[in-house]
Amino acid sequence: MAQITLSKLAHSYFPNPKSESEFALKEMDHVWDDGGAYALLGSSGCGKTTLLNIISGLVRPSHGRVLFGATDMTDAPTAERNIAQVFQFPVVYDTMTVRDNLAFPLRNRGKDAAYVKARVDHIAAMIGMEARLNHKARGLTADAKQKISLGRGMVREDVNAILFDEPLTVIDPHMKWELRTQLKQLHREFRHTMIYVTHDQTEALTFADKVVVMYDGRVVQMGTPQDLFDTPAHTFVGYFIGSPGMNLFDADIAGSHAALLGVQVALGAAYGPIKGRTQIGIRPEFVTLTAGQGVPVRILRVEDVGRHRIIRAEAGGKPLNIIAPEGQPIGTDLTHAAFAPDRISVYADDWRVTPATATRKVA
Ligand SMILES: Nc1ncnc2c1ncn2[C@@H]1O[C@H](COP(=O)(O)OP(=O)(O)OP(=O)(O)O)[C@@H](O)[C@H]1O
Repeated sequence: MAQITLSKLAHSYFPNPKSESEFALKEMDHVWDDGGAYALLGSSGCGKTTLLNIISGLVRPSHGRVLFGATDMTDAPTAERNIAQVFQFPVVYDTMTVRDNLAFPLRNRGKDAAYVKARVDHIAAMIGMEARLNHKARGLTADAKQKISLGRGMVREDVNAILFDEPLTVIDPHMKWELRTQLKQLHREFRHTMIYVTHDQTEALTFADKVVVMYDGRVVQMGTPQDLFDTPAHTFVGYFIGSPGMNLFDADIAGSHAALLGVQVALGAAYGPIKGRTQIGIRPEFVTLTAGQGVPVRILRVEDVGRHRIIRAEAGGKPLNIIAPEGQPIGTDLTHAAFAPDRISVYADDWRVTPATATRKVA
């Protein structure tokens, strides 16, 4: 297993890129810890697969280097990297049995028969295929074949990393949850470095210790699920993580207050001068409806989603979502919204601004 370092890494699929927009990956420097469980999250086309394929060696980066530990692997072929990769759609040998498919990576590396059997039985139990070990893969459903692909990706104990590229797309919803739990379990047991690509935040947040959020060819934040919730480093993280995502408003900041819709909104910290487009962000969980305190709002509708309610409102013509406890009456006197000062983030050109001084302790 190895720590993976991306050093000044960038990639363009164009032979002579002329502008930044021609780069699928913009320059990045990142270290992926040995044994970490990472989820790579972002919307379609942001560069997740490109990054994964660069790590596994399927794509050679046009700029920068990839290191495993201290060894430069930029030009090493896939086979030398000792990486297992599971793709979105099943890759199985139809004419082989399930057992032979799972055993393939081990036999290929000359492991002895007793070890192969024990390991295959263990993995088969994990993916729920024990009863079908002697069946040919041909004729199995796409779902079952994908479980074999997952199993084959996990069967070797000696890999540097296991990469999963949206592996549960073809798996039915109930099994998805179960397999995700199994992957997590496997990670705890073997501490392989795992990188799991998805555009589904639930999948990312349940699988990973660290979530890596990509936007437009950049890693905009690498942090724990809690970090992404508490202090989104970029407005995209605020908006993309959370259900609903963070509310964002253009505002003028002066010291420890933001001027928003003619109201002075208290911030949990003081800020120095800010350049660029200035926004404040507040998660729906930290907005409270009031009878006059805060910014004026208009309630559009209330959605009951079980444990709480989502209030869809607008403030100054912009959408504002509020999460309210179940059972709390929403009377016509509730005409304003107050923001918890400690929970407000300030953004300049979409990047979070570090406060000059904290005026209150963040809980
Ligand atoms: N082989 C290729 N040749 C040219 N452009 C490519 C190639 N593969 C990807 N791209 C482009 O690079 C950008 C990043 O694509 P990539 O597949 O890495 O994104 P992604 O985040 O994995 O998307 P998705 O979730 O849809 O799979 C996109 O603009 C895509 O069109």
